Amino acid sequence: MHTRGGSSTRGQSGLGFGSRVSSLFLAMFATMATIYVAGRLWQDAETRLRLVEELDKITGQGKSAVSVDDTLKIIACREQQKKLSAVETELAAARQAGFVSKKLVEKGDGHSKKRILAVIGIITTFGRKKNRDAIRKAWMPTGAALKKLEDEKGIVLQFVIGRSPNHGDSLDREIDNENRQTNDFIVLDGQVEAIEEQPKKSKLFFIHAVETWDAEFYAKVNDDVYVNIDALGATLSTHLDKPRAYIGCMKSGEVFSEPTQKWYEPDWWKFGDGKSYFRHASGEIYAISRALAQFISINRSILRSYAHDDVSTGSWFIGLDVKHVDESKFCCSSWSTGSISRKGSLFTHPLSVFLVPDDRHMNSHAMHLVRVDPDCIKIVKLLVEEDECYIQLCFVKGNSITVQTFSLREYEILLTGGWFDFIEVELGQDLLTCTRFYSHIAFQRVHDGVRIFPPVLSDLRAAAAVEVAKDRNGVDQVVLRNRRGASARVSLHGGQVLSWRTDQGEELLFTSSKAIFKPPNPVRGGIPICFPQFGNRGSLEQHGFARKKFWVIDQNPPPFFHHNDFNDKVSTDLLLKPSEEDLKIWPHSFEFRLRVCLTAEGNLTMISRIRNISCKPFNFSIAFHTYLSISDISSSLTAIVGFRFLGLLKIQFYRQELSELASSEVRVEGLETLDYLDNLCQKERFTEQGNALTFESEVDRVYLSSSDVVAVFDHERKMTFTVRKEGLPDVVVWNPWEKKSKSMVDFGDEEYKQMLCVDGAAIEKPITLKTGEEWTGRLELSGKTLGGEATLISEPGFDPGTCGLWAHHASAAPL
Ligand SMILES: O=P(O)(O)OC[C@H]1O[C@@H](O)[C@H](O)[C@@H](O)[C@@H]1O
Repeated sequence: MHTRGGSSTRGQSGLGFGSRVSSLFLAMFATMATIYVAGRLWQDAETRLRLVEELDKITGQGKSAVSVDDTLKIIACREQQKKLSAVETELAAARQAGFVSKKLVEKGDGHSKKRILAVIGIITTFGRKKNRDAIRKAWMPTGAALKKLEDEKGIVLQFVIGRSPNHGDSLDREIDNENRQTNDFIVLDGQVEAIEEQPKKSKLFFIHAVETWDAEFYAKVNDDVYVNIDALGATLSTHLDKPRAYIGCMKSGEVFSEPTQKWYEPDWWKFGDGKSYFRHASGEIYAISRALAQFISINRSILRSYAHDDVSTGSWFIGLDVKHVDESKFCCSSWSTGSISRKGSLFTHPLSVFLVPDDRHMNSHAMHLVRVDPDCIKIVKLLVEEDECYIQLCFVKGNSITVQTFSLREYEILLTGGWFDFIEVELGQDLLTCTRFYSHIAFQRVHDGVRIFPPVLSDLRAAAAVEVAKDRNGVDQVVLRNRRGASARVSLHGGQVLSWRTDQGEELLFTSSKAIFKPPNPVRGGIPICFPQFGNRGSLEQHGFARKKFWVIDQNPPPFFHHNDFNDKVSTDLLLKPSEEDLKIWPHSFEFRLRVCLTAEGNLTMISRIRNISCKPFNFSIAFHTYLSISDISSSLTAIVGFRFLGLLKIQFYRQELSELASSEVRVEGLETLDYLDNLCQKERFTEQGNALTFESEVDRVYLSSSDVVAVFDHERKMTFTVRKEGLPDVVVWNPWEKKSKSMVDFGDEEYKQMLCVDGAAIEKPITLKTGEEWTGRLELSGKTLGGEATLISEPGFDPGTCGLWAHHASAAPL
């Protein structure tokens, strides 16, 4: 059996040797190939797939012979599938964006979902709930009406906000709570709400919107703009035929290269000698068609941002086949020369609020706010008669047109406290255009022959100057003006700074409308100096006597420590020495030298040098009682926030609490976790618990041993005050709030809303000077509007050159 069988086998083997060898070879080859293929798993999937196919062909055994085939094929298929879908997505997007030849565009994209007309994102941020509420009341439907707007008119309207830098903190929670009630937010998780991050926000909004809604247009609106939704919808519809439309109030305009300028562009040098921007739509409101939104979404990682969001958007479309539609109805200031009719205009600026004297208090300059839509304003005129200057406003009040004329005095008040939008002022044949800088108007001369009325129309390029002028009571005041036109005014009465204005003429210090300018009492406002005692912490009168005394100008002050800096700043040195009378109540002879200085950047610096020139040591406390002018610490005034035409001559005004009208968030940073003495609780010591100090009632505290920099953020005014100090360890924070305001004769009942005192001070540990010793303290204030905002923490120490110390500077140095 065995032999037979063997022979039989042999017989077969004789026939099949070649095939056995070949099978063996193939099996070995298959095994080696398997090892080889397995060893190359890391290779590109396509290569691997080909290998397997080749192997299949050679072995003829395919799947069963090579055990990793299935795996390899599956991997390869998956990767191919991924690539294919990515290519399909990009192709579809490019096709929709019109970037693919028409021949390649398939008929119909298979989408059955109805495309809406527009997604409008209202860009907002923390601390602006009142703006949002004003918008909700004035022009944005809420609740079911918002859904109806989407269903019936195809318009999605949402506020757009990012997340707090401290993700999940109270700021985020507040927005989430608000959204739970209103359901009208797009919260961009990838966006941090910080000034420097703002330009990216529009980009993220467009990406989010185009990925969420299929719309013809995507529009961005600021949260201080009044929009007529129907008119906006109608206007957008007229541009449906343009596949890649970029619609807005087109401009190019100057690129600002100075950090102190409001619209400063750090990349200004990229714009060549002409320093003008490429064409872009003004940021208040603009719209882009779907194709462009998709373009942004696809190219998100390579699209960079400039300092301002509108410029950034314009830059993304450079060199593309994009239709720039200059739509005048999107212009915030579309008033043509000689006419200020805004008929057909899509929106008005809700900050077009005129401050007018309250009828009942015409002479006391008490103010109330009247919100006037520029559609209702017929004309604004600057009138000149003899040496008097008047401004005349014609506006609608109720259903009637009212004309009001204000003399220069009121006019100045309008300038310092008012919120103006763009206006044109006629002066005979000449025309002055006027630009809003938050609460200030700066004039540009268009024609020659226009008279200049200081301080309103002062030449901003005037040389730096120090002038001495008399106030209405005959008291000398030193007026400092730097080259850019920033100014400060210091009275010899009390050595008190009474005014500090930016180069745009914006007043940064508060002065009460009820202030009494008659000595001896200090003026309620500005920066009174509390010396040698703070408050009632001692036997002297409240806040010591220095603020009531007459100081003298030192005509030969010691030179600046840093000579090179001298040219770019203006300063005055005032001196105070005790009178016989003073020595009776405080028997210490001293010399107090106060150098008030305005830097080239417009910062206000106060350097104090106090020297003991008596025969025995003395102690003193000191505070620079700085009344900062702020927008509104808490509001309760009524104002008209919007209107609606109900028919010819019939206008419905929306009134509401001012608290709902404007963001009032004012906060102080730099005092966190510090101990403070609470003057409202018998000077008891507490520890600050909050992140930043905000206000909802009377505050009267001395924060102890603070860092050298404290900042006050005023969101409504878009202003950051920075207080930098040396030798002044403590910080006083004071706001009298409602009840105390009413008890002060030289303070308006409601004025606590417009001020906040933040003083650099040395109080808890009085300063001791031995005979001949000298103490130096220094305070530097800066006020920057959005865009040039100061950073607070980790500030380096003072640059001693900013407003030089004295050449003989020596702290506590003997005579
Ligand atoms: O009315 P005066 O004397 O100028 O003082 C104003 C306020 O100044 C603050 O610094 C004090 O802490 C307050 O207690 C005081 O009311």
